Amino acid sequence: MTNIAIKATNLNLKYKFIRNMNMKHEIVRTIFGKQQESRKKEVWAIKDLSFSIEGGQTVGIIGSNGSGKTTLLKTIAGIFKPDSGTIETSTNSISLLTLGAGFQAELSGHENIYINGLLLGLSKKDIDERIDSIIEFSELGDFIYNPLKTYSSGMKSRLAFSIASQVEPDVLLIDEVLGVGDQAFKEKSYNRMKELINGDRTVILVSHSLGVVENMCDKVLWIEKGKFVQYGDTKEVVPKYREYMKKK
Ligand SMILES: Nc1ncnc2c1ncn2[C@@H]1O[C@H](COP(=O)(O)OP(=O)(O)OP(=O)(O)O)[C@@H](O)[C@H]1O
Repeated sequence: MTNIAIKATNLNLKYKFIRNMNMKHEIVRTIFGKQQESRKKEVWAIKDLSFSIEGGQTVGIIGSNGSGKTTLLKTIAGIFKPDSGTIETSTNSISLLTLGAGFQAELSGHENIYINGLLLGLSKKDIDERIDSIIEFSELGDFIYNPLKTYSSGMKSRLAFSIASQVEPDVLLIDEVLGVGDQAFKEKSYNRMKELINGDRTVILVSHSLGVVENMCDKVLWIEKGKFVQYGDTKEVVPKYREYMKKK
């Protein structure tokens, strides 16, 4: 794979779940003798998707609600295994930047930095080295020693972003994490994201904010209902997507 960081070939992924039959369904079935619908359902979230992403590029994934963007990101991260097709990656250093995984309400912000940091793939030593800058970035001051349950949701988001943005893998996957906290913190986190994106790192960014995609991404992958629509330069793909959304 010459300078190809991620190559997806004929990816397919389905969710399987059991439909909940509640009391209302049961009564309707008893009175009207309706045949019981199958309780097992399947949703194909990704259908026959193929694409390649060059190393060092920042690529946005766009598409309507439910088009499969988050599922695709989790598949690239290795959290989901495709039902068929393959994902090849040129590095093992891939992280999905998620906010607040494993946060514990009873523990202090300080203790949560360790739990969340370890879950994001940092070592204890990495966290020891970064803890001062995490606390400083979060602007929580002495609040960092209070239990998380006493934080406002904005404070929790700020702490979560401050930890997550310390992870610096070769391939960074980002799912709509920009824009947490108040206006000043939003700007700060946007700038931090820009720092993470600059340089040699390959970044894949899922966002509904076309402004952010236009600002940050070299290329864009557009998917609808799990299927490939277009992959190309941001300047070409985003206007077509805007037109499509207007007509929808
Ligand atoms: N845990 C799940 N169980 C069953 N179906 C799911 C599950 N998660 C997602 N889906 C379905 O898979 C499809 C793709 O969902 P996904 O969350 O990947 O889309 P998305 O493009 O990220 O959506 P959004 O823009 O609304 O965040 C949708 O039809 C959704 O209903």
